[in-house]
Amino acid sequence: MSAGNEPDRRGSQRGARQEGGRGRRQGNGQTNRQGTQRRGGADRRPGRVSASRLVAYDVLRDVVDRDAYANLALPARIREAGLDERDAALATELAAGTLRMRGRYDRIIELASGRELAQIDDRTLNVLRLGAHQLLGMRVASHAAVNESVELQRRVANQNAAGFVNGVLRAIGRADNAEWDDRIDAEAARPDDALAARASHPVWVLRALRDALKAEGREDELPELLAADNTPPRVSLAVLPGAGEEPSALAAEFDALAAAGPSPLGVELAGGDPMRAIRAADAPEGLIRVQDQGSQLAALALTRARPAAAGERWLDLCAGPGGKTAVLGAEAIASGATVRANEVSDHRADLVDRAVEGVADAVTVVSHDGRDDAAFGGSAETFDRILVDAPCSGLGALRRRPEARWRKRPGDLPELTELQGQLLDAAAEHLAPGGLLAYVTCSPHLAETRVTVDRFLARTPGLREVSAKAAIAEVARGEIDLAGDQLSAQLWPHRHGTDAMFVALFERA
Ligand SMILES: C[S@@+](CC[C@H](N)C(=O)[O-])C[C@H]1O[C@@H](n2cnc3c(N)ncnc32)[C@H](O)[C@@H]1O
Repeated sequence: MSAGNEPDRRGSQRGARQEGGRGRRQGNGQTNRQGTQRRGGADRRPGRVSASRLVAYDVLRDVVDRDAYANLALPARIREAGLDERDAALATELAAGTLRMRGRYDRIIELASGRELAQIDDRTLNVLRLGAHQLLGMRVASHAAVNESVELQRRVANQNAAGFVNGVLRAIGRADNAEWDDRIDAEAARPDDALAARASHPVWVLRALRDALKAEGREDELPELLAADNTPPRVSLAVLPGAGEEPSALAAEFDALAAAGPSPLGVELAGGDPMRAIRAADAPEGLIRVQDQGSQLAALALTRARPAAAGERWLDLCAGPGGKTAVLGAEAIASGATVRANEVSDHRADLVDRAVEGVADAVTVVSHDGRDDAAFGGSAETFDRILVDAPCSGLGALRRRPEARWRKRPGDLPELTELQGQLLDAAAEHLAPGGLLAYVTCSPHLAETRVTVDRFLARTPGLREVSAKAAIAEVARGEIDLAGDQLSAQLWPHRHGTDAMFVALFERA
């Protein structure tokens, strides 16, 4: 969308903005942060700034400077400003796109300004980031991107730096993305610094992703993976058994849906509001749901690795918010099994309760630490299938949360991998003879995947790894390219269109 054609949205915002109403005169004769008129100063009345840009700026402040989550801050700010659908879409692209590509824009801002980021005030930096995204990531005419950014600067940040913003953005607009790539390369201390800046990933994340691809002999796919992380995913729905309709029949009924993607339960939404599509399909509560197809496959790898017998007992050890529990529940009803779903957090256990409404007959939800026997119903309780969908770094879902990659730290990993190992140990204690255990993470980081699995196998007698690759290939829709010679399966955004879910399967002798 070209913001150059946007109407002036001044005055169209209904809600009060957190940092004060725009241009309201204050008692001391000065205006608040969004006004520009100062007693005795030149009349520097602000020009046009679209409401979408103001909302995007506020979201950046919330997320970058105040640690808010973009998926909560965006809808809240859009609601508060009373944006219509078109402006809301523009604000979303501005804010989410800027947050996602922040690493790249920050490097370009440094190169264009000749200053280090630490030398630029936070508010001005956010204005520059938004401007850079309009110039390099959207098809906004450069005069509109620069002029609106300068006006935004006058409204929300230091007026005296308006000339600086103008100069830096003009410099950014003088080169295209390919030329900026060349400059980033030329000025980088190490090749990984250049690649990380170009693809807007922290260097340590880039290296972890490369290591995981290398373990499959697919290191050459790294650029594709980084690009996929920078592309918002299409919405996928899961059409669960019991929904009353097969995915292909449902897709044939609704233009917005296509039976596409690797999960046999999956349909993809071409655009629009997923909840509207779900309501229109009119299935029992929760049996058509928004769910990444990697998550669907991970749950099916456990339920369909071999036929389930009536009366089997299944356990979901880390269930919140309940997406995979719903799949397990629907599969359990189809085969006469039952599911115990455990989640340590009370609040998230409530979410599981809600997620399994449509399959509640088969599912019992409890809340305990998964390392305690109570999570299993007692020390002697055993289960035929156990899912450990462990807490992890979430490096496999970077495309979903634009700010997430900047929040993670390598130092988070030791605590997570220790917990993953303890949850696996507890699950192994409660696995019935002949039972199946699935270990799943939404992370391809080797420390959370193969290293955790190999250590678990080494210390757990009586357990053998079985092929998650075979289980997934068996259930997947069409051929699925699962690389490497490990028994575990790693899904990828660039190769499978899913989050980077890891699945390993174990059997008790
Ligand atoms: C990756 S999420 C699970 C996602 C879920 N299976 C789904 O598909 O919706 C991991 C969950 O483990 C929970 N968790 C963290 N520590 C736990 C523990 N010690 N015992 C049980 N659950 C735990 C977290 O609260 C989080 O809800």
